[in-house]
Amino acid sequence: MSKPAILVLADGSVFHGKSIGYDGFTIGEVVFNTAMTGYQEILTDPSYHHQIVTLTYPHIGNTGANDEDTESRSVYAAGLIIRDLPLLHSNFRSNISLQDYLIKNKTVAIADIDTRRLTRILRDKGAQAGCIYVGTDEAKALELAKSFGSMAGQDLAQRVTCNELYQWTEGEWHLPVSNNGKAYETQNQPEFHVVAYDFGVKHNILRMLAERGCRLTVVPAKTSAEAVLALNPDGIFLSNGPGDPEPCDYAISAIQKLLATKKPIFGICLGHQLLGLAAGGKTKKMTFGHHGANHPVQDLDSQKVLITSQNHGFEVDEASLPANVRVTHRSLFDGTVQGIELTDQSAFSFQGHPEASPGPNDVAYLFDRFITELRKAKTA
Ligand SMILES: NC(=O)CC[C@H](N)C(=O)O
Repeated sequence: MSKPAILVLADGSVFHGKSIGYDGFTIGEVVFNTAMTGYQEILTDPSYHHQIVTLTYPHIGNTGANDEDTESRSVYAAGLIIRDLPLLHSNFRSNISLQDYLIKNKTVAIADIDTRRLTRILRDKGAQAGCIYVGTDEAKALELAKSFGSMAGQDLAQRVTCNELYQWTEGEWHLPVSNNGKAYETQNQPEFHVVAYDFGVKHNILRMLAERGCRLTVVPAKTSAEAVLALNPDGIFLSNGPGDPEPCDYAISAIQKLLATKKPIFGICLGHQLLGLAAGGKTKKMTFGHHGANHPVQDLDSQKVLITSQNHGFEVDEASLPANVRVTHRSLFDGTVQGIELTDQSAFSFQGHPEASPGPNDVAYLFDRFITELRKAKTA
């Protein structure tokens, strides 16, 4: 039998439901994600560290979970909030139910709550601190929710980064599963060496770079520019990650030094925000951010509308950008900056998630663009 659980927001809103995960409580910033599926990739995206995710799609768990659809080594989301957990799950790749997966990963989660009411509160008031509490003590849950504070000012990249550098060779996922029984193929003949800063990197980014001919050395968030250059890379990648980009001063100054070498640089999400800061711009907290797998973004050069995967609560402030930074992509939801490039060297970035996982592949062409830039620089 499921135990009763409550969700309490810092504004005092209370929701009653049932526990579908680990016993106990969790606190974090409550955000809503509009993806219809991809819950396992969402839960394991390190960018969700200290965030409790509510999924607006009402049925979550239909396809169970498996050992492959993870974006990192473990669940990073602080908790999960859903409307309905189906009684049965079914998929040929599933080997565990969502509920058992949550329990195994010690993730506190609640179901049977009105996620539409919750989402309306978050849209009107903005993302706010909350607590999922297995039990019924509302006063205690409110006190815990309030103790979280704000995501603004929190440097979480250094908490989720790797301890030591490592090599990555695994390419993209393919069906049917290959002869050796592995869905991911190792890429053996790389054309370029890319150093990837791990601020909380999602594995599919590394897979897409490896698939396109990159040998990857993944380095911890606080690696100096000098140490990166000593690895003699053809280009540098700046990963996604949790928290506020502004306090990551170590990364911002390293990126400034790397920009000075004119080596090609590509950034995604937190990496995009850090590139904007290193170039002299500013970032700011959004009201409720963008989280989903169905957000329209326009490529301002081709005029094409792309359906994108999104997960961010901060944005690059367009008004703060210096003259050598051009806006290349814009959100069609709210007009905010979704992509930038430096006009005087090869450095560009995207605010959403071109690697999808979950979501559509409309923006995958940015990986190809990075490869073109690496090739140009190598043959110059
Ligand atoms: N996915 C990400 O890299 C998120 C970037 C940053 N933590 C934000 O919330 O805006």
